[in-house]
Amino acid sequence: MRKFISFEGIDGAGKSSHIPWMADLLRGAGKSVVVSREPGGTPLGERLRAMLLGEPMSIDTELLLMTAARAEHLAQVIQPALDRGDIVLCDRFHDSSYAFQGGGRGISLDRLESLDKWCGGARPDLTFLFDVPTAEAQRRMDGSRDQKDRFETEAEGFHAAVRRVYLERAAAEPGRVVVIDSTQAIDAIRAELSGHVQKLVLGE
Ligand SMILES: Nc1ncnc2c1ncn2[C@@H]1O[C@H](COP(=O)(O)OP(=O)(O)OP(=O)(O)O)[C@@H](O)[C@H]1O
Ligand SMILES: Cc1cn([C@H]2C[C@H](O)[C@@H](COP(=O)(O)O)O2)c(=O)[nH]c1=O
Repeated sequence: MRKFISFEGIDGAGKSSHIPWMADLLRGAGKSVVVSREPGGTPLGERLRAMLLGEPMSIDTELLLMTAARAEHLAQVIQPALDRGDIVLCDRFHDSSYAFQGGGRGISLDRLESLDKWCGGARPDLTFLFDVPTAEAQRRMDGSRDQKDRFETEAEGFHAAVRRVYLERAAAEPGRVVVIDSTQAIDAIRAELSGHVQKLVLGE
């Protein structure tokens, strides 16, 4: 049974809408579920999130703060929840660093991998990658955001590079990453997710 589940995608891909829905589905099946997010998920991590999304900073600082927030999140929330036997639904995890800081910002794979290892190399058992063309994600953000953050205001080329790295990682790890066509209607996506949850998480 897969217990540590992450949700990934370019900004505006439509992943976050499905997380509370999946938590309800799992709770309805009698499971204990912890819902969290990165950057964030702890009091310190949420303060780091406000800085990361709002304040200008160098790309190295950005990666180091993302990693610091993850170390705290793992120690305070994720590992204790997994030790209790809970299911963890996490809005973004390590793939975001490879996609955004690697693809988007151009930080080397060596540097990303060494920080990843330094952080314990923790891996979700299952990742849902919500894939959508950048133009559609942009339309969705335009329709739903009063204000855009530091990542959401990046140019189209940034988001295209992030998407490319996500898809490369999904192709390299097909046993972990399930790609969801997020251009589908929300109900169709939920029907597909529900099938994956029955098979991969609830083991039915
Ligand atoms: N399948 C869909 N079809 C049409 N609109 C959608 C779909 N999924 C989500 N949306 C809408 O797109 C907007 C962005 O969705 P959401 O906030 O879930 O994206 P996200 O991937 O979590 O973005 P971010 O990572 O930037 O927070 C919301 O208004 C949401 O209702
Ligand atoms: C974990 C993580 C996140 N990011 C970026 C990706 C998003 O633009 C924001 C988080 O905002 P969301 O509305 O919660 O999606 O942070 C990143 O660049 N690197 C990371 O490791």
